[in-house]
Amino acid sequence: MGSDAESLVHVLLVSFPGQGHVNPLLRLGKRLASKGLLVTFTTPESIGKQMRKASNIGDEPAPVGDGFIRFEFFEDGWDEDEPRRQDLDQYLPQLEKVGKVLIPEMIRRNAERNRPISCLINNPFIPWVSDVAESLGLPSAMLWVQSCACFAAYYHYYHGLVPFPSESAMEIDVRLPCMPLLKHDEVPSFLYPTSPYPFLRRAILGQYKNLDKPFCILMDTFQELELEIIEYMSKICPIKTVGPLFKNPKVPNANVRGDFMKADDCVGWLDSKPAGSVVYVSFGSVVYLKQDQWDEIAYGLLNSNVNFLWVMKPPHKDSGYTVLTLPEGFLEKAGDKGKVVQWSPQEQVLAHPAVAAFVTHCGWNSSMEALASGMPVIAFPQWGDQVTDAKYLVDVFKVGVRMCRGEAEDKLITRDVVEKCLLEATVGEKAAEMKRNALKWKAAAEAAVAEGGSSDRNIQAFMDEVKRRSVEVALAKGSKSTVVEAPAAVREGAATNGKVELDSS
Ligand SMILES: O=c1ccn([C@@H]2O[C@H](COP(=O)(O)OP(=O)(O)O)[C@@H](O)[C@H]2O)c(=O)[nH]1
Ligand SMILES: O=C(/C=C/c1ccccc1)O[C@@H]1O[C@H](CO)[C@@H](O)[C@H](O)[C@H]1O
Repeated sequence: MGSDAESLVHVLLVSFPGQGHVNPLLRLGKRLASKGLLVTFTTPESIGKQMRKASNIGDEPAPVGDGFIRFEFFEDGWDEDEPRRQDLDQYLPQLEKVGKVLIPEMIRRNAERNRPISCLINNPFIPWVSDVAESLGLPSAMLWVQSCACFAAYYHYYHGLVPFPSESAMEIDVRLPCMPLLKHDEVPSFLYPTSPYPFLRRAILGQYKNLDKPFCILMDTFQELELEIIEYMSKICPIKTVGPLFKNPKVPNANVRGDFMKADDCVGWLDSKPAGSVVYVSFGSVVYLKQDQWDEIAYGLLNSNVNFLWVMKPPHKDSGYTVLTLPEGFLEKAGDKGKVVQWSPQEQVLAHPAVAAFVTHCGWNSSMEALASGMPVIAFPQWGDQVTDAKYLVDVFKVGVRMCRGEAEDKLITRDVVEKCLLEATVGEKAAEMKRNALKWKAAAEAAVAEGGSSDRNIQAFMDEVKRRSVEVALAKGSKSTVVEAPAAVREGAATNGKVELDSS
């Protein structure tokens, strides 16, 4: 490694191996690198292998702005084809067991190679990373990869601060401070007493057991987007909002990506379509719909006569899902009006002028990418945070129409409803109003990450703190610090009180 990289403060990012977790943590890594840190990104080798195949991840540290990012993967101790990786109740304890041995080894190896690590950052589902940091006398931070509203909902549930739906009162609304009233099915659905995903409830709440350990909770949201709840929760937890992380004005085209699948080429096809004429349809990396629902969406797309780009990812071989098919003759009927791909370059798609609206499952990454790209949405949430994100996208941020309330409703959304929602979001006054609102959020997002914006100030303050702590760590370990520059004064947040003005519907 070049001596340039070795002279930089070094942070280790440890990610849960899910696409919706890797993307925001890697984006944080690029942001920190662009501002002058050496960043090592790690996740299990099973995913590392896919990332290397899909993206251009090399062995050498990649320069990003003023710093570097490099990858080092770790073995999770299971065979390549182990199906238990799909069962979080089995996989998370396994990751903890091996991670508690292999991450300290990785840290020691890096110290021996003259690049001592000064701070660990993890994302949810792997809270033991802060135990590892503590045991080695290192500071740790956590990147929360959902909205602050969801963070607050889980926090209040975990501490029993307000009543949530329970077996004896299934349909109660939930009133959380500084948040709109959430109907029973707008609460993150892992908290429903009947959730079929109790393992995901355990996984996400696991982070709250260790919440006192990280010195900072970074969030991929921005102050102007969730003003009141961020201010409220910041009085309770050391929160710093740093989003939208996918926008990095310093290095907009950093050529380091974390896709698990190579994106199909669809930009040329989009280029051939008129501005604002295409609906983009994607349900993220984990959600998988039933065949009858898929058919209704297919007919709704055809009947609406819109152009569409549809992501149809193959299911994981151990997920238990059967491969979805398209109705007979669908592609022929759609002709050049439709394109179906297995995985898309979503950031590019959402920024493309041909795209008018996004049918989304409302995962937080997709939600932030849509908002920050000025893209109206058609909300089709299924579970977890998605149902809460849908509520915010439609009722609070006012950039969307609702096509579905969530998997728990167990309702087939018919082709007529699909068609109606597609048209509502793409033609007429309501569509124009949502576009205006979306463009206001885009401008607010750009301002947040621009130099001196709320997220930029927070990331700078975080970097200064990491540098300050790295001196302490080096002194405590009795070795020479690698930090050469004194931490810049933490600029006090002249927080924009500016709420973004929205057209009301
Ligand atoms: O075809 C696709 C579908 C999704 N994504 C990316 O995958 C992530 C999905 O995260 P999200 O939180 O939206 O959903 P999850 O997959 O975690 O349910 C986002 O960053 C998307 O940009 C992508 O690049 N191409
Ligand atoms: O990434 C996941 C879940 C991964 C998983 C589930 C079950 C078995 C193995 C892996 O969830 C997504 O996380 C995003 C960030 O927290 C969230 O916004 C999306 O809604 C989830 O789908």
